[in-house]
Amino acid sequence: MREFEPDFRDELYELMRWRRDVRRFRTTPVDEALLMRCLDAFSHAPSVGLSEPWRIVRVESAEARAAARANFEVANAEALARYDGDQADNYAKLKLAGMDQAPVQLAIFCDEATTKGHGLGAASMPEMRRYSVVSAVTLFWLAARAEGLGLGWVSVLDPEQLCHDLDVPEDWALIGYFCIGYPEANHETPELLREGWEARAAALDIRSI
Ligand SMILES: Cc1cc2c(cc1C)N(C[C@H](O)[C@H](O)[C@H](O)COP(=O)(O)O)c1[nH]c(=O)[nH]c(=O)c1N2
Repeated sequence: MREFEPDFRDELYELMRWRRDVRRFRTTPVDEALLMRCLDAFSHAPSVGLSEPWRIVRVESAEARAAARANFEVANAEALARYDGDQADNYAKLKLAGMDQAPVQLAIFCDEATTKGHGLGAASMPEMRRYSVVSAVTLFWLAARAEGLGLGWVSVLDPEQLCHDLDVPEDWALIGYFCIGYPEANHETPELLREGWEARAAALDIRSI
């Protein structure tokens, strides 16, 4: 087992602090080899039963991007309608997706019907397949950040509509829509915290029994 140097560990923790959800991107293109290097994180990610249920769709055509963008607009308007008063005003001011600028956009799905892994670990908890995709996304997120890229996770969407518009198999469940590119700015604090929407928990909720 390889031992990592203290400097590397410090940088790893720093990377985790710098990993932010990015909603404002520069339009600078992302080098294809660099993107592939980041996506290789999926090849090393954990998955229930080694099922590797992630399915990645590169959303590149103007038509597909327009459909995703329109989907977000509708879902965002519906989300706004659920808030009242000051909270509605605050919500309306938030930027919750960078779909206009992000040079790379990915829709990532979980294949709920995969037979890979032979069901190990997912018989009583099939949601583990989705958790596997989420854990892989997190590795990809860190790899992208280490390469200077930002990632924005968009879930203000109607998943059924997006699955239909992107024409994916019916057993694929949407995990998220991801905007990727060089951030306009780097921050050590979440944008929602800076905008006064929500604060970080004061302490971790860890219980002993
Ligand atoms: C599963 C999931 C889904 C979403 C998010 C995250 C995750 C994990 N986040 C980003 C989220 O708001 C952000 O992570 C928190 O505000 C904390 O900020 P940092 O990621 O630390 O910058 C997010 N942000 C946003 O602007 N629009 C969105 O639709 C979503 N959806």
